[in-house]
Amino acid sequence: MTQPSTVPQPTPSALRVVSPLQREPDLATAEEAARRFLTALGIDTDSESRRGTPGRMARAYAELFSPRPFDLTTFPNDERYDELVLARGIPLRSVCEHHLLPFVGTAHIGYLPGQRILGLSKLARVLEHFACRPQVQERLTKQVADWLQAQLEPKGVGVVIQAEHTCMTLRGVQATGTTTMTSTLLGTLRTDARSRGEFLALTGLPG
Ligand SMILES: Nc1nc2c(ncn2[C@@H]2O[C@H](COP(=O)(O)OP(=O)(O)OP(=O)(O)O)[C@@H](O)[C@H]2O)c(=O)[nH]1
Ligand SMILES: [Zn+2]
Repeated sequence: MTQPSTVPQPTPSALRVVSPLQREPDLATAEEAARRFLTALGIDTDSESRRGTPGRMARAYAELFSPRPFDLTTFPNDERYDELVLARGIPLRSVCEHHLLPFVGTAHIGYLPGQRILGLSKLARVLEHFACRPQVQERLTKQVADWLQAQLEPKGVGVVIQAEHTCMTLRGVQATGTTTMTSTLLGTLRTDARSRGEFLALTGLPG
């Protein structure tokens, strides 16, 4: 009979992270406002197929601005792992705060561990937490990096985001296909050329 493993398991620790919204969305008021908004633009909402549109708009924006709560689970870095941990190509969707139109793309988020390592999925969850609100890409990039640095206290953090802003590609200047890159590097990834070069190489970006 197999004996139970006596190898000590790392002790997880978790911080509950919840939506920053101060209160529940008032969907009825948002729906009425959406109906008036569409009517003001000359868009009829009386037909059978559009009758539900104001309500869908209200629920859609409420969803885009409501990040899912999660546990920021970390584990002791018992093996003293001291190389980069990088999640590459995390899908990103957010909403630009100037036009309330989506911007979509990918993020690469990495860190150099200190005392603790992070549950891998949490890198994508932290991104969602800060993306689910009216945003600008620069702030989003910096918020993810600063927050990970404060919570995890790693030796360094790197965040690179590449996104298409539909307010720039579908309307206005209509610069189809343009993507915008932003990055924040903290700690060793900022100060040490070798670490920075390694991070950028693993993200596929030119150093
Ligand atoms: N820095 C930054 N600007 C953004 C972001 N998202 C949208 N914008 C820009 O916000 C600016 C708003 O400029 P305005 O001149 O007030 O708006 P607008 O007349 O609709 O501008 P156009 O898009 O040029 O037609 C635009 O240049 C957008 O491209 C972002 O994440 N970061
Ligand atoms: Zn915009």
